[in-house]
Amino acid sequence: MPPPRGGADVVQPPSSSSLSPEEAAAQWEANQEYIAHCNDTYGVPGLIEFAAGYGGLPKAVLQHPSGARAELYLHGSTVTSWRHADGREMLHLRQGNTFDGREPISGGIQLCWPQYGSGPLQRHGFLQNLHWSVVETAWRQPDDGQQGEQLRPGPEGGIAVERPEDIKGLEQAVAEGHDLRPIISLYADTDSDWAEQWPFQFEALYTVCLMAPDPPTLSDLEMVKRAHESPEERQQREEQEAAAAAAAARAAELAALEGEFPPMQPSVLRCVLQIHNSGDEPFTFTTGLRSHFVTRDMQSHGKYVNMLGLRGKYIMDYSQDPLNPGLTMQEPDLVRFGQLEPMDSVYLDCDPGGQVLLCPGTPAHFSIENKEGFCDIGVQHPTTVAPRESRHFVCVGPARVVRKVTLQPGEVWVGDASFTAHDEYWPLAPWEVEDPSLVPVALPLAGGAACLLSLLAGARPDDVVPAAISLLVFGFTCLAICWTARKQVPAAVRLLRMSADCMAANPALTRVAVALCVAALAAVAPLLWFFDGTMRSGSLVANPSRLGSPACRDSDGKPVPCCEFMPDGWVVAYAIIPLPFLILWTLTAAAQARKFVISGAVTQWYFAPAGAEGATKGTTLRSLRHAFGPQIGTLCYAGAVTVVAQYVTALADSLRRRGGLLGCLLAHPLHWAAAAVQELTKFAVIVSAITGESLRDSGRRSLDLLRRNALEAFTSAYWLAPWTVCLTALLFSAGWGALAAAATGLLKAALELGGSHTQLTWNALWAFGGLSAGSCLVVCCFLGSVLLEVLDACFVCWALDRDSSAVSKPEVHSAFEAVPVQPLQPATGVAVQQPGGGLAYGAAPARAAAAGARAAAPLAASGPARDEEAAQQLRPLLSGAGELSPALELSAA
Ligand SMILES: O=P(O)(O)OC[C@H]1O[C@@H](O)[C@H](O)[C@@H](O)[C@@H]1O
Repeated sequence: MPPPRGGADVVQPPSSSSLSPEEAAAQWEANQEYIAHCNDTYGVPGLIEFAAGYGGLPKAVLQHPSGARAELYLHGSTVTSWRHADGREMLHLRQGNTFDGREPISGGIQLCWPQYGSGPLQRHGFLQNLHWSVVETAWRQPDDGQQGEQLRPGPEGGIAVERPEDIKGLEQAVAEGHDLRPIISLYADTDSDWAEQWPFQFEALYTVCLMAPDPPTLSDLEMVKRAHESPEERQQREEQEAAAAAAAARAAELAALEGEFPPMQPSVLRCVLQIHNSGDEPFTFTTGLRSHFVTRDMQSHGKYVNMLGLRGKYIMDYSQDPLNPGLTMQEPDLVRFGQLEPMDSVYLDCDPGGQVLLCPGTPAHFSIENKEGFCDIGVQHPTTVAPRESRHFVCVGPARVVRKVTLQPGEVWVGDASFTAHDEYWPLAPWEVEDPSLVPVALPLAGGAACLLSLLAGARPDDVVPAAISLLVFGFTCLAICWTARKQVPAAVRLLRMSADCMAANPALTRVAVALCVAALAAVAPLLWFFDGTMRSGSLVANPSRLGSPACRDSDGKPVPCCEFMPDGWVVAYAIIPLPFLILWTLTAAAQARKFVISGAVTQWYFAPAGAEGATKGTTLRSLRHAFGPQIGTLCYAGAVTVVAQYVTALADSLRRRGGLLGCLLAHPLHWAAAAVQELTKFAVIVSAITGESLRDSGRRSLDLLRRNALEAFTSAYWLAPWTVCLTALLFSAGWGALAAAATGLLKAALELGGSHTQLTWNALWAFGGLSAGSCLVVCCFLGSVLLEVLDACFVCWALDRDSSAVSKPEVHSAFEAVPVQPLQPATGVAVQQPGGGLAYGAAPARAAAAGARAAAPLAASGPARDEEAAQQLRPLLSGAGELSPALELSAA
């Protein structure tokens, strides 16, 4: 294979084999420069652009005019994302990626070479570890039937790069509806780091193209007919074709006028891998494109997740012993994934022309086609990942495993395959949709309807009509809310699911939250008892409204009580004013302590290095020690601020009710100010759990953090999360209450049928149902509040990550992806080290403080910043990272 176009001039992307902060900072700079270079040299605005991905790594973003979009990281040449025009993500990016430019990126479409699966080399080979450089990009319109050829760079100079002369030309082409296909080619060759393990010389070229399906090719018979047609026949055929095309266009126009749109085009990803033996010795390899497809949750919809097109194929089964596979044959039509059992197989002889279909459990499907070079299909359902994750993806991809390839010096091997994502063919029925926002709508409406139906069965209208009306009103209100926020509901649900995953990973959080709640109640119990006692100290005095007259009547002659209870003077001074404040303060300080403990534990989990064993062990206790040790003052202060804000809210409420117009005008700003103070205090407590700073400093820091990250977030899915929790809690408890009442009702009916007399009245049944619903609501609200506190802590961790352009937990980032926030400017500046030794790339000067806070995150794991031990730990972490920010100087001192 000749060197790809631009061969000697290829600018290599920076490699990141170094670890020191200085080198990492330089690495960051170099990545930014390389991205700028790629945009200048290879970018095609609107079709192919380059950007910094997770960890600052360069990635290419391919956009098809249909709206489909793919992302390809240069590190390992890994396609990490492929979205359909309707926004559906089709590739699964695995959790726990470090994006450090050294470890392979796990997930998406991974290149396996020179070894597929297990063997003498690292599993799936080392091509996924290499730094690839961009050598060519192109965009083109379809030329019937020859796309395969055109994708490959050939000896005549490779891919013809038809770069647009100017943007206008490109826009015009897009406006005319041509299929502009973004194409990119990446190049890598022998890497010295791997030479010892694999001592051969090679060049690799990987071309990825995002496109719509090829126009149908002519059948052989049609070709023969056309070759023999006379000029008149040709003219007649062309006229017929033109008329048919015009009729189709008219029909589409009419359909669009009537609001019907033709279905979206399927999206195609074409991947071509070429390997050139550039050395003097032959070598042998196996290869594959290990593709992770997103599926519906297999726990609940496993029976719909399966593959077609493999019947009668031999299977090499590696699941028992990766080095000694078993040989079986696929007999049924369907390969089923639903059992959630580990699967690691290669289906042999899936030659060009045959398509393998993957049904991910939705009405859509993928087809995978080997075109050249690849002749097997690798199928995996890895169980090396967390079970919660493995329910959401399967790996199916072209491979060449059993018939190994031996390449003589100078020879080139070409592996060509395509993936097609077909449309969702029909909308899912409401009960099939996984989006739980339908539950709050469907349940009350169904309940209301059931109540009305029970009228037909003879129920008394007085008993059921009020319940039916309340349920229907509730259901329609939920429907209105869900409809208004329908675009944001799935994003809010994703946030809550992520937060629930975090709670599951830190099981001690809930226990500690319960313990803190009980402790707070125990602490206020004596105060309440004392308050009750003091309120009894006083004496009966004559009712002042009698105005001293012996008759118990007021000035208008109306009867009034003759005497009333007057507390002693000291009670007013010492109990009525300060005691309620003290009780409220104790309760709010305990609530702040809970927030602090949760945030501290979540932060330690969040910033723990990927895959760290026992990362959550002891974190909650450590956080608890910080809360009731050095940070107790901060928490009391936060509690007092919150109580004052609550008093102000109460004042605003009473002004609104009784203060007339002026009161109303004053009430609103007061109300907003109090709410803002409470919100800021909440975030200040979270930040202080991370950095160990005082409330004032962390308040400043969180204000800064929120200013940069929160405004859009609060106006989008984020605000919906508490509502979703409240609604779910209400519904669940209502359902629970109804169930309890129904069960008791059934018991009563059964007893009465059996002739026994029971004391249970229908009123008692309702009361029992109400009590069950009430207690369930308390439990649900408590768990919901912990869930929301975990979400807030994740939000702060994510914002700190964003500020320092790092990705500590990709799963949290992907949940927040749906929350629109302003894109950050590319960060430049210091590099800071993470707790596990990983590096976060630096922040621009305006963001230095936040990057500092993030760097201080390890303190949550070792002790608050004011601990001398922790301060010692902080200094070396930042020593290579330039100046300490003033806040950190303070806390490190
Ligand atoms: O998941 P498998 O097939 O057992 O492979 C183990 C790992 O092997 C590594 O080489 C890959 O980079 C990972 O993505 C992969 O998860």
